[in-house]
Amino acid sequence: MDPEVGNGCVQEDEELGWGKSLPVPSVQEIVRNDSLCVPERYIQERQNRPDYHSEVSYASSEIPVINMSLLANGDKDELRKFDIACKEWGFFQITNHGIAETVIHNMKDAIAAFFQLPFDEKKKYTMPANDVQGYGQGYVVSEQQKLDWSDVLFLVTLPPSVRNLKLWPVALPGFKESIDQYSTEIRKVTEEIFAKLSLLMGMDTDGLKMLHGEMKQATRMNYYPTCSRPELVLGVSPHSDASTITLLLQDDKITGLQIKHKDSWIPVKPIPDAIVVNIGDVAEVLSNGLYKSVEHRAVTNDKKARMSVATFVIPSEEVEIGPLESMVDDKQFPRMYRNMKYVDYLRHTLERKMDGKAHTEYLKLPLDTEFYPASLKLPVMDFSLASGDEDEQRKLDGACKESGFFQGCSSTILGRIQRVAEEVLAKLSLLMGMDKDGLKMLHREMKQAVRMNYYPTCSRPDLVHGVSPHSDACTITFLLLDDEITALQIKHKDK
Ligand SMILES: O=C(O)CCC(=O)C(=O)O
Ligand SMILES: [Fe+2]
Repeated sequence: MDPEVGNGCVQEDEELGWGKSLPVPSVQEIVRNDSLCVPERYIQERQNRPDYHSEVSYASSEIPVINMSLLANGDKDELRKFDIACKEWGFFQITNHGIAETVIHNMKDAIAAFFQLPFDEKKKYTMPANDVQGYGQGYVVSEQQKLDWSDVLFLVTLPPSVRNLKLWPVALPGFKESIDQYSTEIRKVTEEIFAKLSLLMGMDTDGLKMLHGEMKQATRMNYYPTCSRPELVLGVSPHSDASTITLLLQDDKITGLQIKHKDSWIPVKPIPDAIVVNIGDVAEVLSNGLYKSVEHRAVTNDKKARMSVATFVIPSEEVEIGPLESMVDDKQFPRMYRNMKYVDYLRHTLERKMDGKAHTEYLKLPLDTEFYPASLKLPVMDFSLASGDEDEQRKLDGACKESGFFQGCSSTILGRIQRVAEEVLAKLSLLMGMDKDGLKMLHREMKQAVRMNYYPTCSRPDLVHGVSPHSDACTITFLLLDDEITALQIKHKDK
């Protein structure tokens, strides 16, 4: 068994489940008691709120639609469309998937029936303190964290041997049968999608299936009550799914899902009885980043509650996930992710709140400067020429716009940071269309704070960060680095 790393020591732990989540109130009950109430804990920070009233802010493009029957029958055009959908979108809808309408409708009815049960009935299936399965909410790890405007029933559904039926509302007529039928059908569609993905990733058709060991399905049934202030809350916070792929059944009429595409939030307009499929973190890692597990979220509305059923297809817990040999090429596609046992990755995600793409970032290997020599190419500014050399001025302008980073030389730097800062701010002021002393005046009494960092050696540098990714909360930063050790990395064009 792989080591668990915690508190600086290596331990074995067989007893851990997938994780746990703090108990939170039922949003459905909050709304039932007072339909206008939106407690503070649900009000998102301003920058995270959905841009609810401004439809124009959403790009108008729509995610690709794949005809599964064409794809399964070997249609070359559909396979090309599928490849592009996985590479450029990470999200698509499938039609002609072969799942009977009744199976889909029964599944939707079963979820609706569960959430219509009286609260006291639903409470019987509450998530235990040490589990993420059951009725409640996942990914809640602190009392301070903002909460999502939704209630969830999360169940591991396949294989049947791993079900925890104590948390299933089996007494609800048709509930178990509906899940049985739906998950069996979803498994068939998954195998079809896996076969095509396997080919595209340079494996035999059964490559992905074999690699998953005993493939599992976990199903998250989401209930989003109406919200009197939908512009302040999120139904589900931005996240990527810790699955290989996710198949989502959504309400036929209410648009709630949005995906991040080229820095815009794009709504996924429902197609009746179609299923939304997305690439999850495991497929991103296996494909060495060729297929992206795209960030998505759900918004709410003030008119009608929405339900959705997300089925996560995941490998067996013991499976080691990492880039496939066929997806790595030392020259063009260096290995981007480290290997990890799947259950360890799952636990890592479930110990944290949903947070955009933060979970897959954790699997990324430090960049190899041989492949990404960008750091060696940071522009070098000579501050002794700051008095007005035009080439230096152009270089500064380019450096600030292109990468936000540059290196400075000249002996004027040491011991004279304040003077150099004033020099740089003067040039920046001019570039920003102000007088030379514009930025200086704007700062009034300019302050400096110094942070001295000491990075001890680490026996597992592949598991830790010296400093986590961040930007600096200042106007500019001057950084004095070790002359011999390369360790600072900047994010430039997504690398
Ligand atoms: O409700 C939706 O449309 C999205 C749900 C989702 O992303 C999830 O459960 O992981
Ligand atoms: Fe999701």
